Amino acid sequence: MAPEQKKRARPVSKASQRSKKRQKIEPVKNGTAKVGKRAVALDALPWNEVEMPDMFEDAEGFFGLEEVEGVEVIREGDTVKFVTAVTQMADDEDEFKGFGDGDLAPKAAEAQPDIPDLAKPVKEKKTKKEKAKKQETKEEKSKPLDLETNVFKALEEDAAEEGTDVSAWEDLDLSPDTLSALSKMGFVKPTPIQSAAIPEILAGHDVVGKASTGSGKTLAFGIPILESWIEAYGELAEDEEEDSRPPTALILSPTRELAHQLTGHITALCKGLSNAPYVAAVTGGLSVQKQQRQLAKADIVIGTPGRLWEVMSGSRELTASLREIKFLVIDEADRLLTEGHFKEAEEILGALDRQEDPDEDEVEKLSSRQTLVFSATFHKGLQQKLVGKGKQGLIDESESMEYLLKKLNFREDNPKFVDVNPISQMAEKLKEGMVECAGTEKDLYLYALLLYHPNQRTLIFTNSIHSVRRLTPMLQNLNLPAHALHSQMAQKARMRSIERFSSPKATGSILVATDVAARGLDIGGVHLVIHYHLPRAADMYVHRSGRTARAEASGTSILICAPEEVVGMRRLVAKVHAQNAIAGGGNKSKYYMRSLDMDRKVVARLKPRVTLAKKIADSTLAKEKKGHDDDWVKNAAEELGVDYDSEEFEALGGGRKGRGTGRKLKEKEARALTKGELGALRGELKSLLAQRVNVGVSERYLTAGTVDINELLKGAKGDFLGKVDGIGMDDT
Ligand SMILES: Nc1ncnc2c1ncn2[C@@H]1O[C@H](COP(=O)(O)OP(=O)(O)OP(=O)(O)O)[C@@H](O)[C@H]1O
Repeated sequence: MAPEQKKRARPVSKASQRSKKRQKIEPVKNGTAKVGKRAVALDALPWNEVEMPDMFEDAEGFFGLEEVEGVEVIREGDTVKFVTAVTQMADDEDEFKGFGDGDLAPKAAEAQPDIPDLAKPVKEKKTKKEKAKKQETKEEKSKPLDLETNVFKALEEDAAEEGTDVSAWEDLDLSPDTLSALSKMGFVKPTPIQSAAIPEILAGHDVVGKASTGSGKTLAFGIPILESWIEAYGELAEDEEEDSRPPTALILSPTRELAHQLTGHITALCKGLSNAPYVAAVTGGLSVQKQQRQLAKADIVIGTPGRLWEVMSGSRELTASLREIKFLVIDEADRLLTEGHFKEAEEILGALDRQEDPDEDEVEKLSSRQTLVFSATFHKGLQQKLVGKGKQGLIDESESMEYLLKKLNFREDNPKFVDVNPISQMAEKLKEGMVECAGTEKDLYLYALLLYHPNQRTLIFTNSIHSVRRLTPMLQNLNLPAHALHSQMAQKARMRSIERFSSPKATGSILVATDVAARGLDIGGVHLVIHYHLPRAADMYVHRSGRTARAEASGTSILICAPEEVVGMRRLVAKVHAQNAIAGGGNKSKYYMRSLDMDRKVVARLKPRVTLAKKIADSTLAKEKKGHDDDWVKNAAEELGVDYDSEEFEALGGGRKGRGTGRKLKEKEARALTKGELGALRGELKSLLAQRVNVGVSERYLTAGTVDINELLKGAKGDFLGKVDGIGMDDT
């Protein structure tokens, strides 16, 4: 509960000021969207030096070549004009370009692989750009009238082509800049959570928002943050020093990937603005110094608690400026407030509210902060506690949660609870099913499922890092484009995996991941989610399955269950659906997850491939692991000043005995395969993969030489030869 004096200090008239200001402005509709194209003088164009390939470094005649992006050359009779299509941002590099493994540029919201110029002084770049801008303005002033006329004609034509009609957003009373940005994103209308949450946030309330996965929660808080920034700095920013203003918002995210995705999403929203807030991501795995530099001028800070706290605790100025934020957002709140992040979240919240030198002004600043809490699921009790109605007895975990909630320091006694979809946390167009198989056959059934869904972007969830490490190379050996994602990978490798998985060209890519990918990740075109290991809790089932069927698309979620897991899993899924049914006034006992029908004969035919692929992957992994173990022990031995002999060490039981001996033996066996043996296995697998898997075409028919290929391939799917039935899902 917020203290009394804070509530009094709340600025009351903001919302009304806002609407007064807006009454004067016409909302953007089709045909009038703001487009950043204009005619410019030749030397006002943002020339870039061309990166010289090494082979040309000494070549004569290549020096001084320059290129300009986003410029159209228009020829009118004998005159050539340059029209720049570059939309002006706070900085050119603010555009989100996806994850990559290059050195990430500070202005690139962490997400630009191809900007290796971190060392370049940012200010210098900006100055250059500012100069260009000034020159541009000068140029515009002295331009002959007919040029202006031409430009505006061009603008109108372009707008008619590019702008999406955003009149459905009108009721939300957004600024023309935001409407123009939404128009450029092609978002015709707000999603239900956006329609419900945005007005409450704009009216100055604290909001707890709940809506199903993939329903647009990011912009439900992103748009009001942008509105607030535009209102405060939209017109002033050009005259003001970037780093003289405090950040507008701090958004906390439980995972690095989600933090980068939020950064990308909000940056994309701001992309079309002539004057945009600077969005910075602060996550582990990337250089602290870099992030400190970005933070110094950030308007919207998006971070994971661990790294953010690390950076905050090292900088009093940063902490002081973050105390002035207008919005604190807790995304995926139920995870962020309870799992593993407790300590840092507590420190951050404490630091945000600490008053080192309390005076009237400080109280004013603290009280003006709005707290926004979003998730698709909320742990039992969290929802009640968030809206100030929790009265039941507390167990350990919820006690700590309760404590953190108090620390959130809502400005209102009861924040607005916005639950736009109380009937279901699951996406509407999600199909669910389970496949039963022996525990030892999960790999085989996984492969079969992938072949039954050829060329579909698929996310496979496991409960252990070891399984990700094992399954990824196994699938790669089977010629499937699989990528790994888990928390022990280096950050750049994590980003690379996501980038490759989500690349628009790689529509059939596969990501094998731990639950680090379960929440919030918004990757377009994920058709299938496979739970190789079962989710440990109902909410995790919701979040994992929510990686597909997003933003009104359809998708499928399939659990691979060992017989002993079936009952427990049915109960868990029924629980999720029962909650939905109760909320909707339906019958609790109705949901029974369907078992999918996989032809066991077809699956059996895939076994030789999988056995070989597994053997090769296990051997490679065991050899790598041995290398790592050896390095570790060798280093430790060196530090202790003792001799190390790997064989001797192993003879002694590897330093440990008992637990895991079976696995160790298997690893030893896998390691024992020679290069030649491995090569032979690879050859065998290659020839198997070169043939289609014959499912039901008689050998006699094939050898008789009277094969009607068309008939044979009828109903064939990818790797299969002969007709393959679906597995019981409508669209498979
Ligand atoms: N108004 C809109 N119209 C169309 N698409 C939208 C709109 N708002 C958001 N989207 C798109 O919907 C997708 C899902 O949005 P978002 O990631 O915010 O979902 P979410 O509710 O946060 O999901 P999760 O609970 O899984 O984190 C994104 O690709 C986003 O670009």
